[in-house]
Amino acid sequence: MNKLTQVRVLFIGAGRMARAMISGMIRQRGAIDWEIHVANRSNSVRLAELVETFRVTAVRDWQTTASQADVIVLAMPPDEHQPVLRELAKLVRKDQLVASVAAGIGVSGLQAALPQGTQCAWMMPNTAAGIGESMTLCAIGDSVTEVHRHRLLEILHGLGLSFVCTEQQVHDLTAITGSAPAFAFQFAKALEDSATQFGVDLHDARHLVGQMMLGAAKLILTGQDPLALAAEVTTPGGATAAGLAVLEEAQFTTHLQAAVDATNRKARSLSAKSAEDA
Ligand SMILES: NC(=O)C1=CN([C@@H]2O[C@H](COP(=O)(O)OP(=O)(O)OC[C@H]3O[C@@H](n4cnc5c(N)ncnc54)[C@H](OP(=O)(O)O)[C@@H]3O)[C@@H](O)[C@H]2O)C=CC1
Ligand SMILES: O=C(O)[C@@H]1CCC=N1
Repeated sequence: MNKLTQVRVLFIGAGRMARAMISGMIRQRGAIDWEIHVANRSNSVRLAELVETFRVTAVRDWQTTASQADVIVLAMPPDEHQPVLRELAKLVRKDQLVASVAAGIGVSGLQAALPQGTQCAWMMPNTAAGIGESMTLCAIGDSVTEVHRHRLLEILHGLGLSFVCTEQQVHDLTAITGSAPAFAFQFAKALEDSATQFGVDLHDARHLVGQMMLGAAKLILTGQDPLALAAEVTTPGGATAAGLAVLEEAQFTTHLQAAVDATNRKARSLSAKSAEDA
């Protein structure tokens, strides 16, 4: 059996997204044996939980161990990036890859904050990364070598499916693939609540709604137009049309598009504010 390549990854930030990514990467049985180190700001309980669950190594002071990492993943909030990048700029080497998952940050933002020629990437996963089902966006910087491109793709593969695209596309699609799972979960919760009001127990209601959404998602992934799929459900003169009319009356589509715009605007403003403060 071929020996797996060992790659050391340092996560700075040990919150929800770091946890989901670590879970996805560890579940993966790819060409790389990830040696994962994790640091955060102060939450030692969180670090202990990650060590216990995933057998990763907790790092108290990331500055002292950054030089030993092959890949450094910035998984802290956008507005914490500038202070961390300032520190990292003094330490980072050209043979390391720095990847951020922060909304709004941009691969160009990373490149601007780090020494010229630093290998940088910007990933936008979602929480389904934890079960290997994320749809992750990724913009890859110009200086990234084949070695690190391969490592990046292996990380993305562990998280689920990925779309390697431009920085602008990551900005535009952040709401759609990064945040919209939260919209979908709200949708699910509303249906679940309706089911429980009819006396269905919560466990059954969750199962019914989840399977309905999975089936709908699989139909979308056949490549059919969602409106054509909706038309298949909507028997002429039947029941579904009455429900859709209520959604239309409430301007469901308009509100969803406004939610997408608000999300992307906020992502941009968080990282812009952070860069101004730098
Ligand atoms: N949650 C999601 O679905 C997604 C999140 N993202 C991005 O992931 C990033 C993290 O989000 P999320 O995991 O939800 O947030 P969390 O609040 O769950 O986690 C943030 C983590 O960052 C740490 N942290 C904060 N400041 C610093 C610092 N200066 N140095 C080191 N560590 C620090 C925190 O440590 P401590 O607890 O000790 O303060 C905590 O571990 C964000 O940039 C977000 O845009 C991207 C896609 C999806
Ligand atoms: O809420 C946030 O800011 C992050 C970005 C995408 C999903 N969660």
